[in-house]
Amino acid sequence: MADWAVLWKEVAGGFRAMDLAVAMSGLFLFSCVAHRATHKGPMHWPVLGIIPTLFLHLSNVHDWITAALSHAGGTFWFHGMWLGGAHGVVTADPANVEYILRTRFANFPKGKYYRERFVDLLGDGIFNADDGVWREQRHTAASEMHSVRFGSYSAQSISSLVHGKLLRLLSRLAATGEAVDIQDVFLRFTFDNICMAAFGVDPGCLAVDLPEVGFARAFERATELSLFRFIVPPFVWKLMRRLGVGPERELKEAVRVVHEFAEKTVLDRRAEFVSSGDLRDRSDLLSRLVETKEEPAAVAGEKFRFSDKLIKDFCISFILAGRDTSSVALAWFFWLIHDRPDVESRILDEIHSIIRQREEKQEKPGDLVFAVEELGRMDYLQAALSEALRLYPSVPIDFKEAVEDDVLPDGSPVRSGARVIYSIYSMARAEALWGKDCREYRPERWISKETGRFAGENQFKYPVFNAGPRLCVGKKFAYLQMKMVAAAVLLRYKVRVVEGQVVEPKLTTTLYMRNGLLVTFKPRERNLSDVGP
Ligand code: HEM
Repeated sequence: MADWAVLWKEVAGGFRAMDLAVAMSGLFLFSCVAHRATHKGPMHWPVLGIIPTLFLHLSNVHDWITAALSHAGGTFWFHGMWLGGAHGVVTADPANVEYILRTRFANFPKGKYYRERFVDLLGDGIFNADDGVWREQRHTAASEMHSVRFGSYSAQSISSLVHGKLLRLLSRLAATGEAVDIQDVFLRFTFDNICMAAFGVDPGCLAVDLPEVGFARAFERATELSLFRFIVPPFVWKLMRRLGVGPERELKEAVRVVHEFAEKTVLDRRAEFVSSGDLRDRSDLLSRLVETKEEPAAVAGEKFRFSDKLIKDFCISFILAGRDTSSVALAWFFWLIHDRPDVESRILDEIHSIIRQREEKQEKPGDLVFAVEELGRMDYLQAALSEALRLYPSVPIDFKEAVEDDVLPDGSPVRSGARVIYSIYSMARAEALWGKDCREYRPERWISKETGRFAGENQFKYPVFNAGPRLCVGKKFAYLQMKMVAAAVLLRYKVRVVEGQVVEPKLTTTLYMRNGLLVTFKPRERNLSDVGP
């Protein structure tokens, strides 16, 4: 009798396990079929949602999203794990992008999700703020950056870095024939440059011996480690933070180094202001903020105070915003033109014609530092850089968070709390937007047939610099930087890409080249006696 009972239990138990397996497989199949029938987007799994599919495509995530968007007709819906996982839409439709970034701007802030992950590093800085705190910083940043004073300071600081440091380094490399990672060189250049613009301090990353600079290293690590919070569930990184273990422990240390440097710089500047009474000799953003500590608020009737903490956060955000974006764009640009002699020679023709115009005007060629006005006339170079940014946007994907339920122009419903993601990388690869040759590098698409000059694009079809009220405030600065570097380097050197390396994007919020880009520099054959560094 007892044996029968045991046997029955085993059979029943086995049945339950089998039942469960069959039921799970059925549920899985049903869920897949149901998902396929109702959605054109990527495969979703029971319980885990899109996560396994996403992990399967992590190595080429941008191309996979592009294919999924194309298959889905421009927008797809997704959800993460059941019970509390993320949910939202991914789109490459310019009408949706305009709706999110301009028409219903107030309903699509950066939101809690983004803020929570970057708050340790960025605090309330412009890049991590919404509403009033963002508006005040935006107002100040836009008016300072568009001032004549900041314009001439930035031109002078870019040119001193290019001619005083970058070209010196390249001259050493050309002499030895040594290969260098050009992405690393540009990252050093833009880091020094943005620190000069924000703080009026040169951290010295772009020295001839390519030194390791503590603040720069800590900044890089802090950014990378903050991204860890975007890929693991919140309870994991929050627990690690609480226990002070793993990447969270390293993040805390990197953030400490960055904040100590920034705090000291703010305090020193304040002391300088108190002792000398003004900071008229300085043109960086920090000095302006220290001088105008109490500002009438952009919102009428209120007084807005930039506390020292907010000044520090503002400067750190600025470094984040301006550090990598133009450097990675330059690296992709040099990679794209290395096997396009037609593009390279058109750029050189343009540069030489501008130099000839100088000589015709009987001006001394000097050491060929291009003036801002001359760079402004380099339309084809502007087109070549804009086209590189179209195919390899420095910020390949961006996202917002819906405050209230909404419906996008293409009819996609969006629930409150949803992530609203737009893929700038995929938009460049949409035939409907850029034509059959959308995947080709073709700077000519930016040159107007009527005027022969550079013609910009609609912000929402080309949101490479974002669009609407949060359009990148550093866009003008970035073009100046990129044009000055590209013109100075191409005029003097043939940049050769070392063969046999794998060039592909890295999975971060900025489109770095995963392995960098090894190049060598060969001086051009024209007489360069008057083209010194
Ligand atoms: C090729 C170069 C650049 C590209 C492609 C670029 C792109 C962008 C994008 C896509 C955003 C929006 C990011 C978001 O809200 O999630 C942004 C914002 C911003 N950018 Fe740039 N950027 C570049 C260079 C710069 C530079 C050099 C600076 C500083 C001098 C700068 C300063 C800023 C600031 C302060 C914001 C925040 C604006 C706001 O939230 O109101 N950017 N940029």
